[in-house]
Amino acid sequence: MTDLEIRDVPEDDLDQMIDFSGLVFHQRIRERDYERWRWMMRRAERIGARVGDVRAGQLAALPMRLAVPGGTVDCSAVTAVGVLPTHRRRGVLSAMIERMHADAAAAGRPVAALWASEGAIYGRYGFGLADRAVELEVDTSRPLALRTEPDPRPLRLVAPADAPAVLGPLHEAALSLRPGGLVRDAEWWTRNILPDEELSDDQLTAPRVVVHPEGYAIYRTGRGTVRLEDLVATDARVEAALWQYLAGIDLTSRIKAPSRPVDDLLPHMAADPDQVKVTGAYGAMWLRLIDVPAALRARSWASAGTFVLDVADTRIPANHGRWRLATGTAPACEPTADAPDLSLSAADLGAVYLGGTRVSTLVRIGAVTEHTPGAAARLDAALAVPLAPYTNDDF
Ligand SMILES: CC(=O)SCCNC(=O)CCNC(=O)[C@H](O)C(C)(C)COP(=O)(O)OP(=O)(O)OC[C@H]1O[C@@H](n2cnc3c(N)ncnc32)[C@H](O)[C@@H]1OP(=O)(O)O
Repeated sequence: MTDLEIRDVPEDDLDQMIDFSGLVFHQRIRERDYERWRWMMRRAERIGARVGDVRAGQLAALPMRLAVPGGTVDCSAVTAVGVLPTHRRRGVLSAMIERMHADAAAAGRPVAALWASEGAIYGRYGFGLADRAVELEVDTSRPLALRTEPDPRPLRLVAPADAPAVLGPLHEAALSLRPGGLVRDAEWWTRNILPDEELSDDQLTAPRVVVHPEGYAIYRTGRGTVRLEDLVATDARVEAALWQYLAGIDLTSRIKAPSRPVDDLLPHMAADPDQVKVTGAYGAMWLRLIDVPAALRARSWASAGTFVLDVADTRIPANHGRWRLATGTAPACEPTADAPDLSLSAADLGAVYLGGTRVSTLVRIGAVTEHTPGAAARLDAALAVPLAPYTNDDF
């Protein structure tokens, strides 16, 4: 489109961005939603697309830190993406993504992440599905019998206003055990994780917070249901104590947990597996390596090895080509002209980066080519993480 122009959206236009989101996502924006979205858009890098005098599209990128194995990396968390229904399928999104890639690279962020409204959109831009989540439902009309002895230390309820200071260190400790989460600052806790508001459509209370010395749960209640928002524990016994607390809340007969890690312990801990049902499974966060060598150097690896990866990246030319990756305690990644062990797309590299998808699986389905027998299994061993990646941050 010749008259397409990509430019920054000034802070004066935050409400126009919010209204635009309401339009493309078919949502009624309530006053309290404006407050939250203003806060989020204010801290974002805001990209707008204009066609003549029409605001045709928008994209926001939040500077965040993402937990990867062994640490955290700077990340553009992409959100509020939309194109007017009158201007769709003319390359507006593609132009905004190109600008987002350039901004992230200029800011030195090795990765970008997003939650996709539709799975078909972002693979073409080099995003791969990096983690998944499951939905659990627990029948608590009878006592929840567990095979794991709950940690007996006392639990206490904490006022949400005081929670960030108490939950922050517990959450950070959890991030070091499991990749995929975002580092939360005090505002992220207050605005995004613990908003002081009921969910009137579902008749659910504002968030409640229960804390253990080594874990916490955030939940809402209503209509006989406990809805679990977030649960973090350093080990299985602490986790058992939190689940038993939730299962024992009076005047409720079920727990609904819309987002739990794919390797959640509760289905295994339940003495009667019929009491805990996995009611859904879905793709969660998509990841894009903005700077392939920087991203590969930034994570820790479970085993040492060298691999020549032939990466196909049509959207970020600096990533395109062959890379010699040395995993192990001092990871290195340099360009090379050597013959590749594996050929893969940027999107598939994003999918395997946190260890949530196996390279061998992608070889089996024909998406990744293994030139050196055994290379996929060796890379899987290096990518392996003790706990499956999981993202429970809404952005
Ligand atoms: C992180 C987030 O915020 S996710 C939210 C994304 N936003 C929404 O879902 C809101 C409603 N939808 C929209 O606003 C728009 O349709 C968008 C943003 C999804 C796409 O914007 P467009 O400007 O139409 O995309 P654009 O024209 O650049 O498309 C580029 C390519 O992607 C394809 N594509 C775009 N959207 C979709 C889709 N929803 N499903 C399948 N393919 C798609 C196009 O067909 C095109 O393919 P091609 O290169 O082979 O021709």
